[in-house]
Amino acid sequence: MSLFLPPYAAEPPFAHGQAPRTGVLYCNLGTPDTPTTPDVRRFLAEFLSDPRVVEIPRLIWLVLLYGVVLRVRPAQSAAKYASIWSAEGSPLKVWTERQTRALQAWLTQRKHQVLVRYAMRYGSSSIPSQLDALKAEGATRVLIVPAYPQYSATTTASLWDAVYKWAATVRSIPELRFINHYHDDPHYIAALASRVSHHWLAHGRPDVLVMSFHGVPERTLHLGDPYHCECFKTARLLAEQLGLNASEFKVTFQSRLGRAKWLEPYTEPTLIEMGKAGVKRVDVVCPAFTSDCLETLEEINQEAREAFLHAGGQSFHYIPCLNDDEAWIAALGEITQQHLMGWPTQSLPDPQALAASKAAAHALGAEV
Ligand SMILES: C=CC1=C(C)c2cc3[nH]c(cc4nc(cc5[nH]c(cc1n2)c(C)c5CCC(=O)O)C(CCC(=O)O)=C4C)c(C)c3C=C
Ligand SMILES: [Fe+2]
Ligand SMILES: [Fe+2]
Repeated sequence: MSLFLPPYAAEPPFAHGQAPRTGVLYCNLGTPDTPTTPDVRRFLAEFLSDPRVVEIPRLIWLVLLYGVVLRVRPAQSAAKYASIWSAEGSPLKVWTERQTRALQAWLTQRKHQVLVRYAMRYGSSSIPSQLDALKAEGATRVLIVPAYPQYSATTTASLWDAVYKWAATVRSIPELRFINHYHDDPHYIAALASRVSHHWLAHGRPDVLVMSFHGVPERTLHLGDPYHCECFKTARLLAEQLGLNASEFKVTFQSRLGRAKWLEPYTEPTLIEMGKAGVKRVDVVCPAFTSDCLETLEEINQEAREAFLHAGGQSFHYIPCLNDDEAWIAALGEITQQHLMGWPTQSLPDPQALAASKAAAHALGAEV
């Protein structure tokens, strides 16, 4: 903060009589701009220096991050990104953009006058830039919708940090609302169940359905992070909806980083055990990810598949994430709509009528 200048950005002059506008900001993790080592390094540097993501003493971690991790990992991760990159770009970004457009259409169809945009916590389309853009479009209220169904301090709280940090620089702050989680929302569970049952209608059923959630360090569970419990609740509700008994599904945690203990059981070692134990077919679904991304398309559909088949398994089916599935867009719409309640998005005056009444008031010399 400057010692001489106030940290609050200048606002355009206040105008009387402006209709309140509502923004919906759908927030996801982020992704590198290109699958090249320099872009992946830039992305990982921002991501991994977030204290919400790596909770070890700052100085030790920064030395390790810049001295070791960012020298080795970017090239390895860039090769993995290149293997899943599409002609349109990073799958995570492509799906997030499509979900945003579809959510806008769903809400508009139900007569909500809202501006639906997306932002990424790390990398391009940053949260402050998108909040600035919404404000510039006239948003006086913003609902923040995370792309994460389960609350975790590593993801959800980090989004909130970025929003609060932005708000601390703004003079005229829009009204803000946050959705913490929707891990047990019936529409979200129904969308997951419909994704799985459609796969089974087309390809038959597996011996075991593996529900693989993104992992977090186990320590965070003991420190009170609800993520572990929310994953298990999602899994139980999904299994109930699919009519599975306890032997027909298994919850696992993937994407461990570093040497600390993370939530167990780990996905890949569990799949290897299953392959060795004679399980013939597994289907894997990743309910914590609403968009396909590196962690699902490469880690699960490539690496985990190979590990299971190598260990003796015969058939591995990866069930894609919710992406732009109609049932998911409807779920996202219902969840958003529920949290917009009390904001008059469906009863705003028609803009022409508003302009006419303003002109009439102006003619009378009144302030509206
Ligand atoms: C300490 C490290 C990490 C924690 C904790 C963590 C939690 C976490 N992450 C997601 C969702 C995603 N993570 C993705 C990539 C990714 N995650 C980590 C590390 C941690 N994640 C790294 C280093 C990476 C980068 C890729 C790599 O080098 O392996 C992604 C995919 C991004 C993409 O561009 O496709 C997602 C999505 C959740 C939900 C979560 C905790 C609940
Ligand atoms: Fe991650
Ligand atoms: Fe738990």
